[in-house]
Amino acid sequence: MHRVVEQVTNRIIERSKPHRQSYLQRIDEAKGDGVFRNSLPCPNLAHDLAGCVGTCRSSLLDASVPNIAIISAYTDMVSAHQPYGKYPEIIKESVAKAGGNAQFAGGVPAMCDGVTQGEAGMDMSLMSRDVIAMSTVIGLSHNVFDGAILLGVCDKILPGLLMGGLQFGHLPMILIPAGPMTSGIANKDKNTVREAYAKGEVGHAELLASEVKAYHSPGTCTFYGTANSNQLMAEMLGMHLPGSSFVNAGTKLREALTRSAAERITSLTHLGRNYTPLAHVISEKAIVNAIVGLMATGGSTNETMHLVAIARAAGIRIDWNDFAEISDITPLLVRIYPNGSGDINSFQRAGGMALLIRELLKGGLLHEDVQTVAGKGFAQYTEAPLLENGRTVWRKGPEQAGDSTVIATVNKPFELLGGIKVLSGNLGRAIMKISALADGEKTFVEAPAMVFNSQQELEDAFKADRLNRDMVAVVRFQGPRANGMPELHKLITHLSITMDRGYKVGLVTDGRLSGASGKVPFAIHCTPEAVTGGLLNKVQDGDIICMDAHNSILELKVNEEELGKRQAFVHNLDATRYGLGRQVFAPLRKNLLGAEEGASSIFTYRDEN
Ligand SMILES: O=C(O)[C@H](O)[C@@H](O)[C@H](O)[C@H](O)COP(=O)(O)O
Repeated sequence: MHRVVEQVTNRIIERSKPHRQSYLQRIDEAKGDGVFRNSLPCPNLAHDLAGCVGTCRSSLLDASVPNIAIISAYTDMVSAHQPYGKYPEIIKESVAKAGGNAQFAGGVPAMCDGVTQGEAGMDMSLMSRDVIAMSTVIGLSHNVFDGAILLGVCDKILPGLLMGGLQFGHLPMILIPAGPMTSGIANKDKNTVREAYAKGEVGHAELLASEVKAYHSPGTCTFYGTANSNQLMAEMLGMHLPGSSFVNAGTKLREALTRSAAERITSLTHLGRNYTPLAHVISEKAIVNAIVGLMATGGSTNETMHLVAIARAAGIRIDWNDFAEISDITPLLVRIYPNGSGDINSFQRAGGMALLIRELLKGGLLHEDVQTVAGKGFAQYTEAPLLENGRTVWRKGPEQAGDSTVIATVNKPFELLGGIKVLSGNLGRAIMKISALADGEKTFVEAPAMVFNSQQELEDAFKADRLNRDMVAVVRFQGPRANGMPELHKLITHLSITMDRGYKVGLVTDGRLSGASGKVPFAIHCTPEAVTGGLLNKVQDGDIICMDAHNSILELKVNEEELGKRQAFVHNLDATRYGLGRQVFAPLRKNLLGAEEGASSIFTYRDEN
């Protein structure tokens, strides 16, 4: 085992001890005897039975039959989730075959960040994760379930499902993905058309024609953004059956995997001999495995908040130093967009999760001795699923990449470092993604600041040709408490064009970026955010800012005396706090923790979890 992985793991265990212990104690207390529904008074149980059709009633009256909850984020609005429409029937059938009963316990909301990118809806996107966590809790709160299946793929949804699910960590749970769509036009080509449109070289019709070729059918988007990073993370956590993450939507193998997962969860309840509560799967070691996987692949920067929040829901405390130290010793093994030209389907063809995990285990970078939904030990995740006689079977996975430009070996990685760097300095702490920067030089930017208080201001400056210069764009008042921390992905097009014109360009913001961003050097999630007193609120146009990934520095080069004289800039946020329903999120927004603490509101009830 790599010494640093071991050290970071031990540090996490030590730091988490009181929280983890009390979490596990509560889980133990919640375990119960026999089927949970039997603890309900008769009238209450009758209410549960009233909705039964088919064999459901007789099953629920049999005290030996486990009842499995289905929590689903099905919606037609999110292409990755559209296939979930058909899942409940498949799951009910498969759980019944395995001797259990499944009930659809609740739907959770699901927002498409692609639809809302750069629009007002995006201001609610991160907060929707907390709503999803709370909705998951409500679904499970009927307390008639012995296990649960979580259906969710995309950005805030999968993290929210886990955060909610972990409040019921005494139940076994499994995540079932819906799979990626097949590849449309390449993500790079899609961006070329976007840039041409921004420069006025092509019109709306050409732009739309290109976009619909990229986003063309049900399934997860093909780039390695947050949704696919979530899938990788879930598999590294041991929450998927081996190799389920990236099997295309709508295929026979996809359906067989769904059936296998439904059967599997039925066998993991406290009523059987393989009791595997969620709380034991999401362990300190599993969290470290997930960090390693994300760093080795250049995963979405959003996971530096989501994983913190998921861990915290399990009583485990991680911070960005854990990410930084692991990133520094984890070789980059995968190159797919935005870190390369292939996509998630290229990754799957090149050997996918089985090969990646094989390499990481070989390098001593993963904990093998973890509990997973597939059983004990992570080595089984080097196997890949196949279809045989209509059923899933697992066979030894590939030992070599089908395409060595997509998956590298630990002995000859693409880069010696993993995906991110954590920058620190007088501006606070921030995340920089280095895996997608075209050449090493871009990891250092020192240039005069151009300050913007919204994405729109930056777009206006671009349109007025004011961006044509070396600069560090400061886009502030975009943090959790300001406006819910939207992704600022749209402005990447303008900054990319400026960079391609030969100017030195960087971005510093307390907001987020899409997992699909990466071309422009950025320091994001800057904490503390401007609205809670971060130094970002004193930056002025022309101040020199230094972003230096090599030395992990984020520095506003203005002396203390001058800064002492400056008044913090106050920005009126009304425009981003009202309209399209954003006003009802005020109580939640007010309680969001900082980015490094997971930017969630659900942990403020007491400082124990
Ligand atoms: O974090 C993410 O991965 C994004 O939020 C992603 O879910 C969103 O759909 C992008 O906006 C699409 O990326 P493009 O706009 O580059 O196609």
